[in-house]
Amino acid sequence: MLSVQGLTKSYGDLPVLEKIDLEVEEGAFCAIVGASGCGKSTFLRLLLGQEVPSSGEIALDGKILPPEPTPERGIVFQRYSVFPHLTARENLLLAHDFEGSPLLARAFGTRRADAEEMADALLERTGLANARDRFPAQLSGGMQQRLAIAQTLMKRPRLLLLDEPFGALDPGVRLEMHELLLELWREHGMTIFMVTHDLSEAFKLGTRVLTFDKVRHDPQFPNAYGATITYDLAADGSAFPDNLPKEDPDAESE
Ligand SMILES: Nc1ncnc2c1ncn2[C@@H]1O[C@H](COP(=O)(O)OP(=O)(O)OP(=O)(O)O)[C@@H](O)[C@H]1O
Repeated sequence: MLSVQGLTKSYGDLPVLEKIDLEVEEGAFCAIVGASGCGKSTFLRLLLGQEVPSSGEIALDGKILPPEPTPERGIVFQRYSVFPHLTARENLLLAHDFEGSPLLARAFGTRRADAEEMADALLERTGLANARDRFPAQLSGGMQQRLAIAQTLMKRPRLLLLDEPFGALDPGVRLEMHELLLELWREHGMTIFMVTHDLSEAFKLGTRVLTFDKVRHDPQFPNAYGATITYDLAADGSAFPDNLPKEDPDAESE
């Protein structure tokens, strides 16, 4: 579905990403891990169309991605993805309005009714039905992230990009969000790229774990080279530490 070839990105004379090649099948869940500053978010922005490659290309279904965001690609950031001056429900309706007509920015008639029905279904699905008329500041961190995900799903994206979506949440809330995300991923049949700093989260959620790192280092000039994908590991949740065989305290040591 998605094909990345020779993708390189530099900002001025700072190389960030170097010669990334990647083929991703429809419905994959790619978790992206790597050191801070190695270009993970830049890679997501390239997939979104917010950034243009310095060289190389990204193709969706064999067609080069246009250099601007389109409804088939949606992104959720760690924070502040939602509009603070709109209620939860208005946030979802605005997402739909922008998709339909960015200039007019308002849907009417049947399209409006469809949007309202979809917004209410998503609010219900993400456990926000009772909070539909509340503003983001009146929601917990977990609820705000559920709203951000629901807002992105309003556009029915085929490609969902998540940039550390659960990084600011408490561990218990994170676990709930994992369940919700896995359910939504299966229900909507999306292809997901998710940046995370949490390895266990990457292996638990991802069908593939992509690690970004530099293969070339110059100790004199640490910024001389960019990062690429150094490992592309198959994951099915079985490598998640919770699923590993527990050590048996009664077992005899050799
Ligand atoms: N618009 C920009 N202009 C110039 N440099 C940029 C720009 N965006 C990112 N960079 C630089 O590119 C490098 C990679 O940044 P990026 O945010 O992609 O890394 P990251 O792996 O997502 O980091 P983190 O894990 O800390 O979020 C950094 O050195 C950053 O300073």
